[in-house]
Amino acid sequence: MNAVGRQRSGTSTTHHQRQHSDNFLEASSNGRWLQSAGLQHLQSSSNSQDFGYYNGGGGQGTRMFKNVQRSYSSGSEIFGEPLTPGAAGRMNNGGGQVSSNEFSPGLLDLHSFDTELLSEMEVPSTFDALSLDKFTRGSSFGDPETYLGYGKQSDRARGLPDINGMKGSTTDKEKPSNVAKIKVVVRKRPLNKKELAKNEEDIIETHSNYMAVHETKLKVDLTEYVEKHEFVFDAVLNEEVSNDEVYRETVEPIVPIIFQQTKATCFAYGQTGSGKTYTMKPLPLKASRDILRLMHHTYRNQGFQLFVSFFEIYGGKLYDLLNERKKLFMREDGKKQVCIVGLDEYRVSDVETIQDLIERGNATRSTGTTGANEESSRSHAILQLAIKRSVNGNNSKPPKPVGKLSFIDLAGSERGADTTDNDKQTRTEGAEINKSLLALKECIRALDNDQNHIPFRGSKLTEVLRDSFVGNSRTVMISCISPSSGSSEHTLNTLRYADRVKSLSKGGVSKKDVLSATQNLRESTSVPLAPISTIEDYVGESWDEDKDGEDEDYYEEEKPTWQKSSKNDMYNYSNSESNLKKSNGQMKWKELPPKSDARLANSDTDLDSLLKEEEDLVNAHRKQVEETMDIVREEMNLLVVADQPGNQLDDYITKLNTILSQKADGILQLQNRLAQFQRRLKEHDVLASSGR
Ligand SMILES: Nc1ncnc2c1ncn2[C@@H]1O[C@H](COP(=O)(O)OP(=O)(O)OP(=O)(O)O)[C@@H](O)[C@H]1O
Repeated sequence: MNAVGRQRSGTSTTHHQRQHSDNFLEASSNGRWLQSAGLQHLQSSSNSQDFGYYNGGGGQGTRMFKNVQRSYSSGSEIFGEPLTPGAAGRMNNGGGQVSSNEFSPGLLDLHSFDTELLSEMEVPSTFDALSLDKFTRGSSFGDPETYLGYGKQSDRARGLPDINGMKGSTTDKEKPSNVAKIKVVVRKRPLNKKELAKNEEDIIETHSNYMAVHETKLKVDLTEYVEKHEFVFDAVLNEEVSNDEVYRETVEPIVPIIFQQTKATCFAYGQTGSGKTYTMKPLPLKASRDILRLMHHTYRNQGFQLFVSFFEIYGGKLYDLLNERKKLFMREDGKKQVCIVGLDEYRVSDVETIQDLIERGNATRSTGTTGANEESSRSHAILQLAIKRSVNGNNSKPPKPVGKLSFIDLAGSERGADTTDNDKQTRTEGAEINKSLLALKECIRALDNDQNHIPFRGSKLTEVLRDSFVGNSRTVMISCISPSSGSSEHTLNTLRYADRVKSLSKGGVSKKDVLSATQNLRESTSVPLAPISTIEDYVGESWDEDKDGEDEDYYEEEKPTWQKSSKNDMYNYSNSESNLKKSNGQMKWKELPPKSDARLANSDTDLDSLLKEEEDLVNAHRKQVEETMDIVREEMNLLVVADQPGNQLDDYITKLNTILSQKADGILQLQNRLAQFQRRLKEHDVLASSGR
């Protein structure tokens, strides 16, 4: 039995804690509760928002969501990325050619407190000496003990980074902390020509750091409805946001802190074609430019040096992208430091050289394999900018690592789903990718929660990045998504992954969001009540025996549905009188007894507590299902990995069955709770209708 079989390295999601789908509201007992309480107009109002979007944005059946997010750029750069001012384009996809004298806008503002910024001056000779110094083979990453002789750092970030302090003192123990430990950003690309030609719709709505995915689904009777999935992230960048702005939002804030013994990682996650490479490609160059600026100005004469390395992980193996895809090996040294044996690391001191290296690596990545793009989306490309420092100004000794910035262009996330492919290699690759993406998520979460144990052994990717997960580190995740209706499933998977990374974060917004959403719902209960619907709308079969013979005592009202109107492609709330008929055509109608204000108040309080209880129940249930799905998915993945001669599949299957039966027990318990809840609901309704 392979030990990995027991390792729960990840929890990819099938549901989302913060999704409040209109459909869910309708179909869930929450929604039925609103109806039972006569609050279905709340559903109506939430739907009317959709109505507006579809009406306003689309016309003639085309749904194009209007993004109200502030446009960072002139708005004319949807497909053409503007180059850095003054730069002639040399890089594809928006990476502008830069000279060492041109620095990204914004950094000066960021460090406006740095009063000692000097005007352009010559770089000290130690930095000039080598424009391309192939420095080492077998670089050892991140030996904390060698970091400028600093003491062990606390895991907690504290205080603002003291750039000025750093200038004059190498014993400054202040840690950079005004930059969040983890930042999750979503970037939406524009619809591409292919999607436009296929008349695919833009289903992504963005507004500030909020976004919604409007997923069209089919009911069993084949009518369409739209499910709205809402998310909140640290930043949501729409299709009008330029690469410059992406840099400013993501990497720029972490550049200064890598001079302070911090390792930072920026990675792009998303399905193939969602814009990961487009997003990641310009970032290292922009970051190098700012790093060099800091080295040459703020930290000049302090012996800092910049090194570049570029490699990829493909099928669990490492290849050097700056040395003709030479195979690399990962080793742990005596101090448990990860060392990539054979990796070329280049010392650089000007932006042009870095640009050449990046272009060379990118070219090697795509031409080094047979089906270029196809294969590039199956590999993780890692570009590292390492800051080192010469020991006491002595250039004959290897410089000591100070900080590092890693850029990871991850394999297409959908590749992890290739585990069902018939081809064994594809399945194994898919399993490997899946494993690494799950492991990455786990490491980031552990990192963000200041956990002592970081499960970096979960995959080659996280092992390689081990030193980026220990000590003082920062992570920026950029989730790239396609706006098209045809990609909704992958888009939702990407957003759920991002949300799971964020949701357990101490600084995460999700808990707050759930709270405020609940709050909104509660506040809404104070608006006037509308007619009450039948109890069986929300309690299901168990009520059948009780309602026998009581047909005359309640309203019959069809559950409101969001029906797509064939004519105008809008969503209508079907609550007309014609809908109040039972299936036998008989109209059920009864006036509501008058209700006193006091009763309304009581009812509201009861509703509040019952609603809360039900929310807890639904959340608990959802969590159970999520966990089950995670386990099944992970185990399936491991089954694929285990499908090797000599491995005992039976053990895995037994284990899987045990887990599933445990989960089934959990779900049974939830069902019992639900039955209890239904009984209480009935009591509540009886009291309410007797005019308590
Ligand atoms: N924000 C954007 N604005 C304009 N074009 C974009 C944007 N994002 C991506 N594109 C374009 O979409 C196409 C696919 O993007 P890209 O190659 O970056 O996807 P990817 O996620 O890296 O795919 P893979 O996983 O296969 O490597 C490219 O032609 C790219 O130029």
